[in-house]
Amino acid sequence: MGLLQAGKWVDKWYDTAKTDGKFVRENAQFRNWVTADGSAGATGNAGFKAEADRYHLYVSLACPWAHRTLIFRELKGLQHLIPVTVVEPHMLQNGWEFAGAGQSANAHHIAGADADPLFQKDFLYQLYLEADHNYSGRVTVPVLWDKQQQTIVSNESADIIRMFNSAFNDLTGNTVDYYPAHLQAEIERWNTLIYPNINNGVYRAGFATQQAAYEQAFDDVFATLDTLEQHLSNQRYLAKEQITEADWRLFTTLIRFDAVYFGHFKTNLRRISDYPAISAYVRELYQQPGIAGTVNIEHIKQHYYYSHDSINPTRVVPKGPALAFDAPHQRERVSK
Ligand SMILES: N[C@@H](CCC(=O)N[C@@H](CS)C(=O)NCC(=O)O)C(=O)O
Repeated sequence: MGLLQAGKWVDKWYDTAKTDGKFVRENAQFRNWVTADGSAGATGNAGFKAEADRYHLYVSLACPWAHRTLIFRELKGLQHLIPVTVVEPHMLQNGWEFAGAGQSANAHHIAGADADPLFQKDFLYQLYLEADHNYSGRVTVPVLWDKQQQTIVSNESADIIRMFNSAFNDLTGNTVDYYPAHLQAEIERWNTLIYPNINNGVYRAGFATQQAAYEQAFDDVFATLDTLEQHLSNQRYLAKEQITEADWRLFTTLIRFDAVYFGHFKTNLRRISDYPAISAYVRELYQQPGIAGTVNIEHIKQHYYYSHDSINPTRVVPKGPALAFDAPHQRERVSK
C-alpha cells in the first residue's frame, strides 16, 4: 500500500501519527463530470459528453466505493457503453495491480481479476500517471477513464454514480431515477448520517491506531445501525417508497460487514445478521436484478485480510462466515 508523491510511487501505510490514531480519508482529486451534452458538472472541467465507447471503468470487486459504481452500471443498463476492468484483490507494495505480468511478491492471481486492456499497465498508479505525470496523492478505485482526452474523469464514487444515474439516459433509454428531485433532501439526510458513521465508520474503526479513536468509531457504527434497524422496521427503504441512491450507498458496506468488518475491522458488537430488519433489507437489495453478480465475497475477503498486513500479519484469510443473501426477505410485509 502506498501513494504517489510528485509522480513517484512511495510504499507507505496511512499516517495516523498526527491525528491521535484516527484514520482521516483523503478527498478524491479528479472531479470532472460526464454530462449529456458535455457541459461542465458541479465541479471540474467541461468536455466530457456522454458517448458510447468513450469511457472505461476501473474497479476492485473488494472495494465498497467501487462497488457503488458497478451497481449503477448494472441498474442503468450501461454494461455495453462502459466496459469495466477489475483489479487484483491483493493490494500490496505497489498498490492496486492488474492481472498478468509484473505482480508484486506475495500477490496471487485471483479468478475474476483482469489485465489492463487500455495500456497493459501492471499497476493502477501507472494509469494515474498517464492522467497526470506529476500526481501526488492516493491511488484509489474506482476510476472513470476517458479514452478520448486520455485522462481520469473522476475517482470519486459518489459523483460517478450520479453521472451514471442520469448522463447516459438518452443513449440507454433507461430513465429510472435513483436521485429523484422530490427525495433529494431526504437522500442527502441519509447520506450525511451514513457516510461518516457507516461507510467510512467501519474504516475509522479498522484503521484506528489508538484505542480511543477505535472506540469512538465503534460507538458511531453501532449507534447508527440501531437507528437504521428502527427505521427499517417500519419503512421498506431509506427514503420513503422507492430504492434510491441512499440505499445502494448503504448496501455496499452492509454486504461486507459480517464477512470482513466484524472481524478484521473489529466492529464486533453485533453482526448484520443479528439485526432482523437490516438483514432482510440487505437480502432484498441483493436480490434485485443484476446485483448478486456484482458481489464477490472471495475478492472482498482476499483484499482485506491479505492486503492489510499491519492488521493481519499472517495474511491468513478466514473460511467463514456462512452467508445467506439468497434467503427469502419478506420485505413486502413492511409498510412503506
Ligand atoms: N472517495 C473515494 C474513496 C475510494 C477509496 O478509498 N478506495 C479504496 C479501496 S476501498 C482505495 O483504493 N484505497 C487505496 C488507498 O487508499 O491507497 C471514492 O468514494 O471513490
